[in-house]
Amino acid sequence: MTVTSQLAQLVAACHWIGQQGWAPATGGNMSVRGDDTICLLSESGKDKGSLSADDFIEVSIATGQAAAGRRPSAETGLHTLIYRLFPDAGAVLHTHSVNSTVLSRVEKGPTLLLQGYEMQKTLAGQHSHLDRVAIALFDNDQDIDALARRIGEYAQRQPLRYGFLLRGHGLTCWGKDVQEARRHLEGLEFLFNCEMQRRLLERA
Ligand SMILES: CSC[C@@H](O)[C@@H](O)C(=O)COP(=O)(O)O
Ligand SMILES: [Zn+2]
Repeated sequence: MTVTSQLAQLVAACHWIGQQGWAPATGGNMSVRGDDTICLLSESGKDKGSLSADDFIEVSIATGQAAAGRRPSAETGLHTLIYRLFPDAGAVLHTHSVNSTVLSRVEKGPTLLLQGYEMQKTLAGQHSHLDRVAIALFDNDQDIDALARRIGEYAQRQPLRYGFLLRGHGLTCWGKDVQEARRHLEGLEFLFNCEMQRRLLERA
C-alpha cells in the first residue's frame, strides 16, 4: 500500500475520530509511517476532526525533527518512539475520550486488565475472551522526552502491545496500518466503555 493511500485513510480516520468525540478542542494527534526513517504527523494545535492531507508534516523517526516553519504535534516524541520500538507499526492514533481519561485515573495499577470480553478479539493475535489483555498505564508528564524515556524503558522489561494509557490524558494506540490502528482504537474504546460501566454497576 502506498503512503498516499495510507495518508488518505488516516485523514478519513481523523474525521471519524472527531465524529466520535474522541478529539475534543484540538486534543489528539495521528500519524502514519512513510518508511524506515520518516513519519507523517498531524500539525500541532489543529482540530483533528477536520484535518486534510496538507495538515500532516514529515518528521524524522530518529530525531523528531520536521522541516523549518512547521510545528508537528507536541507529542511527536511518543509517535517516533513507537515507530522506533516497533518496526511493524504503520500508524499511530492518540485520542482524548472521556472513558480513557477517567478510567486511566480510576485504575491505580501499572496496567488496565481486560478479560472476559468477546471484543478483546478486535486486537491482533487475541482469540479468546478468556485471555487477559494488559494495557499499560503511565502517569502523565508535560515533559514528553521524559515520558517517552519512561515508556521506552517499560517496553524493554515487559510487553507493550496495542497501545498505552496516559493517566488523566488519553489513549495512544497503533497497528500495522491505518486500518488495524483504527480497529484497535475502536475495540479498545468499546472495552473501556464496558469496563467503566462494569465498575460503576458492581460498586452500586
Ligand atoms: C488540547 S490540549 C492537549 C494537548 O496538550 C495534547 O495532549 C494533544 O493531544 C494535542 O496536542 P497537539 O500538539 O495538537 O498534537
Ligand atoms: Zn494528548
